[in-house]
Amino acid sequence: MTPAARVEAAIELLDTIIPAARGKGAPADRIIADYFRARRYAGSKDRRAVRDLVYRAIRLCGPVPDSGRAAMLAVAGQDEAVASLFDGSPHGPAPRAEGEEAAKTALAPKWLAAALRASGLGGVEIAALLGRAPLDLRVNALKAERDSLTLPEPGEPLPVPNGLRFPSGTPVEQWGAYANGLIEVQDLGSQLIVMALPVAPGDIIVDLCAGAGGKTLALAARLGNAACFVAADTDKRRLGNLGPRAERAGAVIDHTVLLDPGREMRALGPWAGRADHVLVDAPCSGSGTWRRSPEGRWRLDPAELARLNALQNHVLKLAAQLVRPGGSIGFVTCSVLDAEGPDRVTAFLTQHPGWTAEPLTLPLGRPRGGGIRLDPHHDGTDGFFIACLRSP
Ligand SMILES: C[S@@+](CC[C@H](N)C(=O)[O-])C[C@H]1O[C@@H](n2cnc3c(N)ncnc32)[C@H](O)[C@@H]1O
Repeated sequence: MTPAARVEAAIELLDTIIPAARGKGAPADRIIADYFRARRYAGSKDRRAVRDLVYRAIRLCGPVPDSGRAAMLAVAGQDEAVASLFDGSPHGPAPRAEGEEAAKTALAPKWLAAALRASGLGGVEIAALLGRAPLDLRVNALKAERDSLTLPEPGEPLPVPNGLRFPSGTPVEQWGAYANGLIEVQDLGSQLIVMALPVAPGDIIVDLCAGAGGKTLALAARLGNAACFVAADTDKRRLGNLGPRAERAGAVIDHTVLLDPGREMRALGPWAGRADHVLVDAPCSGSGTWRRSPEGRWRLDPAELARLNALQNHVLKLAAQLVRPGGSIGFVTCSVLDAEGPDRVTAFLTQHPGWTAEPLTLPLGRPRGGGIRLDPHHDGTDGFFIACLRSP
């Protein structure tokens, strides 16, 4: 592909990514992967270059751009080399028309920038949400030890017992250690959270929003499989990935429970009032993971945030029905917005008399509204909120 053809390909991709984000459709990563699957002629350098252009445009445009071309013109506004490729050459973008506008650049849409500032984040912290994330691994303590494991590249030890950090793009998924379940890709923030949860061997632990089991597997590794694990989720596809992942990791998940949205307690009945700990890794905006999915800013609007807040209240209410007297809930979101952290804790405590928010100890993060918040600028992790709620 010529450099101009790469710009045109990025425009084409953005023209799919923009409506997908608006309509809560496929994530940018998947759209890019599908695009190149259908274009085998593009070599690895082309793919990398196009991908890089697409993500530069997404990071640059806070408000949803009108078109891929407007977004790429915004990149051209900051990069003369890209601007010079709008020259009408074959397979490249047409020259910029007189008065043709580039998309607006900003860290986030106005309403969202205001919500981030109201959540105590300044410009530097907000900018760091859109930085580049490194690649963090968790060495699976069920199968290996960080200090004696030999990997194709040495990683930087992280302030958790089994964490290692590598540069973004390190092909860890091609390593034998990955195929054999000795390592898992997991952000330092998630690893810190799993270490902080008040769980002990012998506990009944319900992971209520288990997804494909990222945190369930880390919990099983932390406790050496010596607990009863119940992994539940409403998403059949994600939950279906847990079995093979657990097998690869040597993790024992005692019960995998598919939930019917709105009727979750029908399947969770056997654990009502019995769980020592319920992890609620709640569905959220993912504002803490924009380093990986910066188009997440385009997916969110006030109505979507309100819908997520209602869902977070709902899963917390379910969790309260599962916990035994004196047991606890770990409430986690990968968001830095108060609406998806402190405000949910306040709402829960108001509606559940006798429950308390218990202090947590983490080596990183800062206290925020009854819990702790991690963010990329201060902690070098994805953005997270975690609180521990104790039953009377
Ligand atoms: C943040 S993700 C979980 C990620 C997972 N814990 C991990 O560590 O990889 C949130 C999950 O909540 C699930 N979810 C949404 N509504 C739910 C509900 N009503 N009950 C249980 N899980 C729900 C979603 O399907 C999604 O998998």
